[in-house]
This record gives sequence, structure tokens and C-alpha cells, in this order.
Amino acid sequence: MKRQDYISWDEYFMGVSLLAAKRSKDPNTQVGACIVDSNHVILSTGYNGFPLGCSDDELPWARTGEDTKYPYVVHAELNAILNSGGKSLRDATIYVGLFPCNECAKAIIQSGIREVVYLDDKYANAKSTLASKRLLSMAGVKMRKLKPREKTLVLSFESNPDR
Ligand SMILES: Nc1ccn([C@H]2C[C@H](O)[C@@H](COP(=O)(O)O)O2)c(=O)n1
Ligand SMILES: [Zn+2]
Repeated sequence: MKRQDYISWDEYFMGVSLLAAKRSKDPNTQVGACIVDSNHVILSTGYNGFPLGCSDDELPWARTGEDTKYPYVVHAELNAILNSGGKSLRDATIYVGLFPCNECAKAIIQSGIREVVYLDDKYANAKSTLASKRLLSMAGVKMRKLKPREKTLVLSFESNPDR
């Protein structure tokens, strides 16, 4: 009989986006994104960070004050779109840990992505999130909050016959 405790496609792709987020150097919020086609093939991934060649050690990570991270950070969703290397993203789905902002929503719409699956919406009342939802719904992009069956998914690098 086949295994019964395998993860769903949604859990798999959200898991990949959470793993991508582990690459983020942002000390406050780590976000990952995973773009998938209708055949369940991963087209691209990304996480929030500074642009290529712009040092993680020189640019600021502060949230407040004179010099903040906000003008410099590339969001996970935009990085995933840009990392797709020219592949068509038409009718694709983007899995992302945190609901996309308005700037990413514009890129999502323009790239042809048709569904946003997210886990957290911690900035639900921010202007950028409200504008994002307005844009995505006008453009007919589906938004779906993922409700995973389990709270955690453990990965181990140890060899373990039970894994
Ligand atoms: N959907 C999102 C939302 C935010 N981000 C990035 C941008 C920043 O690096 C960080 C948010 O920082 P915070 O204000 O929570 O300290 O997350 C993203 O990539 N995608
Ligand atoms: Zn964004």
C-alpha cells in the first residue's frame, strides 16, 4: 500500500517558499516565494534581499530612522518573478509566506500569474496591502489563504530510516 502521510501539493510548494525564506538576511521578516505552473512544476523561487552586487553588510537593515532597508530590499515575490529567467508565468500560481504588497501585486498581474496562495497577512491593514487586494481582485487574480493540516514540517539532514 502507498504511504498515506505524504504532503499535499500546497504543503510542498509553501514548504519550498518557507525554505527559500531561510536564505533571507532580513532580521525582522523573512519571506519566500515559489512560482508553480499548472503541471505542478516549479518555475522559480525567491526571497527578500538586496539586489545582486549590493552588499548585505553595507546597506541598512533598520526598520526606522534615517536610513532604512525599505528603499533597497527586493521583495520575495518580485525576486521570484525576476529569477524565472524569461519563462512564461502565464496562468501560474505563486506561493508566498506573507501577502504581497501593491508593488509585487503589479508585477504578479503583469507577469500573468493567476493565483496567490499565502500563509500570513500580518500587514492586512496597511495601505499597500489594501491596494494590493484591490488590484489583484480587479485583475481577477485568485487569492487563497493556505490552511495547512499540520503546524510544522520537520526536515532533517541526519540519515534516518524513518524519514
Ligand atoms: N509580501 C512581502 C512583504 C514583505 N516583504 C519583505 C520586505 C522586507 O524585507 C520585509 C518586511 O519588513 P518588516 O517591515 O516586516 O520589518 O519583508 C516581502 O518580501 N514580501
Ligand atoms: Zn512586495
